[in-house]
Amino acid sequence: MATSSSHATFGSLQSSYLNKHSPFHKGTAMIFMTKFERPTRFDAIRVFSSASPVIHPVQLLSNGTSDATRKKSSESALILIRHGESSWNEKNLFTGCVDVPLTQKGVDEAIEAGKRIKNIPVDIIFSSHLIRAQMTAMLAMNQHRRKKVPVIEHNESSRAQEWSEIFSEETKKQSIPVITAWQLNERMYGELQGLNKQETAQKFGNEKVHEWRRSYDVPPPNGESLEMCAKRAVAYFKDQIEPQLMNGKNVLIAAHGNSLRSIIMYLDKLTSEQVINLELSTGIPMLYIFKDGGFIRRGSPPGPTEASVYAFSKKLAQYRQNLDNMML
Ligand SMILES: O=C(O)[C@H](O)COP(=O)(O)O
Repeated sequence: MATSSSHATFGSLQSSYLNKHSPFHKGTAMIFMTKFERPTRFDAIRVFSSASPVIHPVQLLSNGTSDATRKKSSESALILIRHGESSWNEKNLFTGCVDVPLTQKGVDEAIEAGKRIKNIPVDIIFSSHLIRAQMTAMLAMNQHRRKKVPVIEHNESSRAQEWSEIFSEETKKQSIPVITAWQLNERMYGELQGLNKQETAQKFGNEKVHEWRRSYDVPPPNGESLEMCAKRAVAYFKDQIEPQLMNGKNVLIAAHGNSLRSIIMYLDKLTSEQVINLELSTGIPMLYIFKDGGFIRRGSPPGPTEASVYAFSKKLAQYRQNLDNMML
């Protein structure tokens, strides 16, 4: 049954590959969900196991948790957030790798996203080089109950690294490293960047524009196809992000509609056919539990006013309890 929802409530998540003829409505909250049996409160459902990546751990600020402790933990949280509405989303322009800010609505969406993830642990944040994704990450983390400060790491030169060093171990413990990577940038939309999506469809036809926007292997003129975007985004995920999850670190990725579609295609093993129907709304976080090498999709954590389960796993329940008891 094809249904669309602005967020997944826990419990009987419905399989909802969007009907491929459904029009793409800008800003419509569409999230792909997978059907599971209704898990018990702390069930972890193995969906599939992922290939184990080559490990190139990123140099991180120390966050006061010994790696030995983390290595024992075989569960970590992965949160994916597409940036909030950007100025060019609002104008319905193809954006790609053009670096535009959030609108006020996008800022509000980022804050709302933060309220949805405020009880979920985040040890490291990955974002693209584009300000709309970085703004979303920072605004969302402002809502987090742990109140650690996200600190963008500057390794672009030895001087940048030297001049941005933190000399207090305690301050480092109260910080969350933010790693920015061009590999997580939005797919480069080539000669469509800056064009109005509706006018482009009138000029080239709805079918052609939908193919450029949603097919797997058809690139826009002098731009990247989703496949080309996946080659850099998924490779970066496997090389730099998955090792952190394997080390028990909880990860937040703030990125873009298509760089995240390519990562979700990897996480959920979608075919190039299935990914055509995958649409991500702006600013709605999606949670995965990484456990014993496999990714379990948990849908979108509910907002503070929405009824839902207390936590999505035993470990997340314990973390939230510690927050409640101000033990963190
Ligand atoms: O780059 C853009 O224009 C948007 O971020 C995503 O556009 P799309 O939904 O057309 O892929």
